[in-house]
Amino acid sequence: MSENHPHVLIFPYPAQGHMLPLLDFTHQLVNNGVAITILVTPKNLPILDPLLSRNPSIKNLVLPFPSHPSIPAGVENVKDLPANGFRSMMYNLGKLRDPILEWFRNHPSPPSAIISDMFLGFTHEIATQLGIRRYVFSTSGALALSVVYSLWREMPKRKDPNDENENFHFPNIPNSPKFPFWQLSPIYRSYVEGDPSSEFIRECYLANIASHGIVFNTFMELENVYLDHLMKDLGHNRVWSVGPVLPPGEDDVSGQSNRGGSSSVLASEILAWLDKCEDHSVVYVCFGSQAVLTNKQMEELAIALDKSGVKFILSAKRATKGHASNDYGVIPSWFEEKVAGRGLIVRDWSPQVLILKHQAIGAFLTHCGWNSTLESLIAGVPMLTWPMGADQFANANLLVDEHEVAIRACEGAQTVPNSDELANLLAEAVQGNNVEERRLRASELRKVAINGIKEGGNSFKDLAAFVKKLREEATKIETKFLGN
Ligand SMILES: O=c1ccn([C@@H]2O[C@H](COP(=O)(O)OP(=O)(O)O[C@H]3O[C@H](CO)[C@@H](O)[C@H](O)[C@H]3O)[C@@H](O)[C@H]2O)c(=O)[nH]1
Repeated sequence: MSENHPHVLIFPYPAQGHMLPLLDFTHQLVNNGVAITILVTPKNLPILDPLLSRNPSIKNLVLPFPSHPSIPAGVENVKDLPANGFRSMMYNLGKLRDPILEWFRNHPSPPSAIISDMFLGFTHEIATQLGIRRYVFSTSGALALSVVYSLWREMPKRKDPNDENENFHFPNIPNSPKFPFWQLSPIYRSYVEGDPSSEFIRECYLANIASHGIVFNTFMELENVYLDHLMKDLGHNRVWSVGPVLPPGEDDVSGQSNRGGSSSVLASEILAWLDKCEDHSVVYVCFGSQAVLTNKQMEELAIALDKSGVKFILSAKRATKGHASNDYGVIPSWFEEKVAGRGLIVRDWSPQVLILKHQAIGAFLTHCGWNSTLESLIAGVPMLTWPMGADQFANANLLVDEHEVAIRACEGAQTVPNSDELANLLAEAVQGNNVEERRLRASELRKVAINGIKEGGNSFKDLAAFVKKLREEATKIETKFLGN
């Protein structure tokens, strides 16, 4: 550790939608002179390869994955678990507390701060014990996190425990958002008073609120009012928005083609196919790294894509080990042949960032995961929203109601869309009456986002201010250490 190169422990949560942005942010920290140790369990080590090959100075801390009765042996990342795997993974990783403390105590020059994912709130207590700071890295936006913080602090309950549609209001948050119960965070909805893992998760959220500061993958112009709200709510201004954090070398096709996974169709083939399409004519369809459509949903989506007549790329995950039945992830057998030439099907994983940046893409049918949202915005691509869970309903509202860069297509993880309606929306998204206006607004937000991360922009300045803060902390700790 030194004043110029503060040493920081980075601890990402093992899910693609969480690791990718924190690893991209880690790359930026290294570029700004921060020395990094990054904590993973063995099976997640290969995900670090692109980061480590670009930044050989980064050190790893590999700790054994603790066992858990509901996580199959050999699984260490929630991408291999169904959606409800998030809770068990959060609880399980809490068992790394003692090994982390031991590692710190035996390290000759230990980190002077911890930056960890918002799902790893227990690291706040570790930092407190060690006399250092813990910073939350929020992979969600500021609106979504404001709602989640409010929930865990206030613990509102339904008046009628069987009413899934009961509305929950958040009058203290700007624009007074409200959501029916079923759209609230599933982690919150599954809280059971007195249950050890529920109580652990609640403590983690309260520890997030108590942590020294938050780094957001968002940008000021997108969420200004919610960032201001959080600062008031937390009672301090240690809130930095540094996004959108982009993957390093984002234009390098070979480097990006395997970002987070490997694609069933080569990136170069996908781009060559897009090259033959007219500008803004293709709808890209993808629901992130976790969601797997039910067979019924997939069938209606396939019918809709067929009926719509639009060109498209469909990126569709198959069922994982954790799915108990065969009712997930199957594409109807007639589909591929019927749409040949007009649609491209990519199984399991697609090079999303590269696809979205192609000028042939005209719209993105998305579940509104926060990374997909930002990747679409930075590419200037308007969206069709189909939020399914987590923070996605709040994200969809932000895109549709506040920034008017998206139209609603469907809602809910189990909802089966009507194929006629969806076909019309798909066509409207690339050929409809208001498409130019939406595209204009999306391209304006794109400009703002890009200017924000350039020298002098708001996100650029927040990154510099955060690194300065890390340096000051490191100096204080060093001085204390020398003084003892
Ligand atoms: O075929 C694919 C699928 C995904 N991705 C990438 O994987 C990430 C997916 O992240 P996101 O869009 O945020 O979706 P999820 O994987 O569902 O992310 C989880 O984590 C996010 C961050 O907290 C939340 O906003 C989401 O609601 C939550 O489901 C993005 O970078 C995508 O580019 C690909 O590159 N190819």
